[in-house]
Amino acid sequence: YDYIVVGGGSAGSIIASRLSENSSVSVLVIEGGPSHEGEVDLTIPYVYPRTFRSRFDWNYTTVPQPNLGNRPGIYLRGHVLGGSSSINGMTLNRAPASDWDKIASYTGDSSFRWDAILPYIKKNEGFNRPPNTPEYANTYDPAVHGFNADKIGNTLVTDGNWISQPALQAATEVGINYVRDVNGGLPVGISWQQFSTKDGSRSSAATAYLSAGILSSRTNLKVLLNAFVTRLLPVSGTDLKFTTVEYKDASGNTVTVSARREVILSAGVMSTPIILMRSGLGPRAHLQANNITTILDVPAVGQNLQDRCGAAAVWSVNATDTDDDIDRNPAVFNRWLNQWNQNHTGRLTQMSYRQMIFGRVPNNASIFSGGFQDPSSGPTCPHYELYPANKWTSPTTPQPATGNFVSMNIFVSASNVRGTVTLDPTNPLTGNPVIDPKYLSSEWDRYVMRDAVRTSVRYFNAPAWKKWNATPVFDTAILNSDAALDAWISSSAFGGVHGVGTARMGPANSPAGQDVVAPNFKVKGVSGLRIADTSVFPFVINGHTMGATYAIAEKVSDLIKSGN
Ligand SMILES: Cc1cc2nc3c(=O)[nH]c(=O)nc-3n(C[C@H](O)[C@H](O)[C@H](O)COP(=O)(O)OP(=O)(O)OC[C@H]3O[C@@H](n4cnc5c(N)ncnc54)[C@H](O)[C@@H]3O)c2cc1C
Repeated sequence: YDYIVVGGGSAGSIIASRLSENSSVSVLVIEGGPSHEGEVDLTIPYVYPRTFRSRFDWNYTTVPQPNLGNRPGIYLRGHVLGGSSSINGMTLNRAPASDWDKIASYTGDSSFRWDAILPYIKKNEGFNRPPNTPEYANTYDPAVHGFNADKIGNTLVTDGNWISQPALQAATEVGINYVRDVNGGLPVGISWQQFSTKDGSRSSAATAYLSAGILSSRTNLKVLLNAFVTRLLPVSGTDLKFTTVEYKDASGNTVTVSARREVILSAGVMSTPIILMRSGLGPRAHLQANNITTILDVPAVGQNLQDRCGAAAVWSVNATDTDDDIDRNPAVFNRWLNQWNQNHTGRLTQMSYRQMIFGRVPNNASIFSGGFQDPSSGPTCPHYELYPANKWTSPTTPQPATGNFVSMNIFVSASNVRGTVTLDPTNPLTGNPVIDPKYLSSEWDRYVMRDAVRTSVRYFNAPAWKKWNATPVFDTAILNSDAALDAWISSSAFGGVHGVGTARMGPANSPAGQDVVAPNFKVKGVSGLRIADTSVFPFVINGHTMGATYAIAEKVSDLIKSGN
């Protein structure tokens, strides 16, 4: 093979598909999980949580998190073709423009600026216009979307559910501005949700880029499934040319395969650093402790993990049309399932969120006194994200058997915490990564979370919710002191799914070790190897990560195709 792509996930599927558009090059994808084809839990959008802790998930767990009541968290990652894009929540979101500009500034490469990255964002998008009715006037900006019908679908929420009216009105009442398009680069405010769906079904990197049709029509593209990559090997006699891949096939046999040109490592934020470390590319002391010979001391591998910690607060409402009964009453679920089976319409075509709010801690907040530097990418970058849901969403308290609810899902966005991913000392060669995101371990992250919870309470206290009698199901006395609020957060918060940074990109001339890859995605200090997945983002993405990952996958494909 000319190119071997390790991991057929969100980035890997796109890269393999794009490279194999040239029929004169051959491409192999080595994917640890099974195929996505024909799997109903990967197809019906609403049921996506069924994939958690299933054979489509790598079943990772974090180490106990002191600021989450010492609870370990599950860390979901897709173990299937399409990777996490095959099991995720489908919120299609890009990083704000200022995040891209910050990446450009950090790497010294202006081709990461928002204006330069937007064509790559559009390239993989098949935006589905909403109905041409007054309700959806001014709900999106066509100028920032791609309309490539064969690529990844992006669908605006369009079901007219009751919650949209109070959700939007309450925002106006508490001073949250309306944003026409969450994906226009300036997301702070309230906007309509966009989901990566198409014709009522999930649209993923696999459905769009490695569909059965594409795979059967390209003899130069091969996908190996259920093959677990253990490490990369340097070609002997070369200057650290890492073009050989070692994997265990479905029967457990160890096999090696080499690329004539390059290996592209796209195993995701947890596996990419682990594969590098097993290959002798990582922090020397850690490799030594795990009896792995260091080939290149790269201290940044597995460091700089940034993620977005979440929590959910719940209010009871007197509305009857919430999604609660879909989750707890099989008859209601089956009614919607029948509808979905008939024509792919109805409640199961999307999740329980219609709007999303990106917010900022006020400029005069006490945290900024004393010279504290705002870690966000600038004044138009969110510090936190909120999305109201028309059902009970708290994962830390069970859904009651009766009643109707709305919830606020709350995420710290512009985190300044950096965690780690390291080898399992009991089984460095095939064990799961040891994941320590260090959630809420900085005063800044805790401050943002408190501010976001208080904003949520203000929001559901707004007059728009009075008609629905929105009543918190938690004791609002927690708001009276930071200590009480921290205690509630500690017991309610949960880990994120938007990890980045474990093989981060840096300037072309920064030392190998400080950063792992150069702006052309090549691994510093070795040859024949690039990394392209969420692990390369140098900072947390202030939004959901899938869209940003798609954009860099398109960009790296172009770089490789043009010989750069
Ligand atoms: C449950 C969940 C919900 C999420 N919700 C959203 C959302 O709503 N919106 C959003 O934007 N983002 C969401 N995300 C995050 C987003 O999906 C990911 O950040 C992004 O898809 C990661 O892309 P990636 O290419 O880096 O990794 P992945 O897509 O995870 O791809 C990595 C691939 O490598 C394979 N692999 C890993 N290790 C090996 C190995 N050793 N050998 C062989 N193959 C291997 C995996 O099986 C996988 O296919 C969610 C993620 C999860 C898990």
